[in-house]
Amino acid sequence: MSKSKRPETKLVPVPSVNKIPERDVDKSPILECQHLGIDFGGLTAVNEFNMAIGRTEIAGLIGPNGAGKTTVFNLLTKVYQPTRGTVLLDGVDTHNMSTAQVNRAGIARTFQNIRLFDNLSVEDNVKIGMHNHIRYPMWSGVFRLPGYWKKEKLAHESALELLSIFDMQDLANAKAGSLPYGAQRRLEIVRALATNPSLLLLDEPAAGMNPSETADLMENIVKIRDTFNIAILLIEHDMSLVMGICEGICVLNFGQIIAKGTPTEIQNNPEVIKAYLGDQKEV
Ligand SMILES: Nc1ncnc2c1ncn2[C@@H]1O[C@H](COP(=O)(O)OP(=O)(O)OP(=O)(O)O)[C@@H](O)[C@H]1O
Repeated sequence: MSKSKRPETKLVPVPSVNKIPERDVDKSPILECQHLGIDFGGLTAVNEFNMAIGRTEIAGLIGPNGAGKTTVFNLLTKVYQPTRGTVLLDGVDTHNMSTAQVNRAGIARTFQNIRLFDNLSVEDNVKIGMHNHIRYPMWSGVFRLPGYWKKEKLAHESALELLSIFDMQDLANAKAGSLPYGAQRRLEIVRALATNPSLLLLDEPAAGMNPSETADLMENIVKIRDTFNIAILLIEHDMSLVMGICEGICVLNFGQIIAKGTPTEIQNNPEVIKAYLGDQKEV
């Protein structure tokens, strides 16, 4: 999707219908960002980004277009190395880790633009996510030794189990590229989960979904958190989703955090309202 076609966030009342009941969230931080920042030439895209996410928290990162949200994801996943500041994952400094290393350390992500292997099966796309933790020696695969088949069976069973989160197990043999758009976005989440993360980053998971798909997605994000006991940080322009399932929300504007709080606090924060509304009179 091109930048110009990206959706814009509109503030909406905190929905009551789909609101997930409060639950005990493990607030001990799995992720801590301290004074994180990055400059691109003369442009400071993110600055003084300080945020902690509890290990079973669902958190939201919102802000107007160009605020720096995806850049934060790129910093967390080491697509970019920060110009300044620190990212601690479960207390470990990720400084100088590569994208692959930080993924093995426990951060997985999905992308704004779907990045699946279209010509591979749904199941194979999920298995690709497992390569970090299901391994066998090369010769075991070449000569199809018993160890290979054991690992293959395990990978097959795990893939189907993960796909069943979204009720997609019957699509295991379909080509990923043949799936409808919403199913492809769900498959991306399953593939990210297959890497066994402690922190899952979702970049606009509801983009392009219809309201009923979005409502299902909300339930499933909560189910994923509850089943795997992991933290989830999501960027989303659909405020019904953000306000419905996030326990904590961080608002970025021009690369700076302008507010942090619960959905209700964020909705009533004058700075947030100003950032979204600008000179407009109505939401
Ligand atoms: N590699 C890069 N080189 C130069 N500038 C960049 C780079 N990546 C991001 N930027 C700039 O950083 C700023 C933040 O961009 P970013 O994509 O993070 O915003 P965003 O909040 O994710 O926006 P959107 O909601 O539209 O996706 C923008 O001004 C963007 O042009």
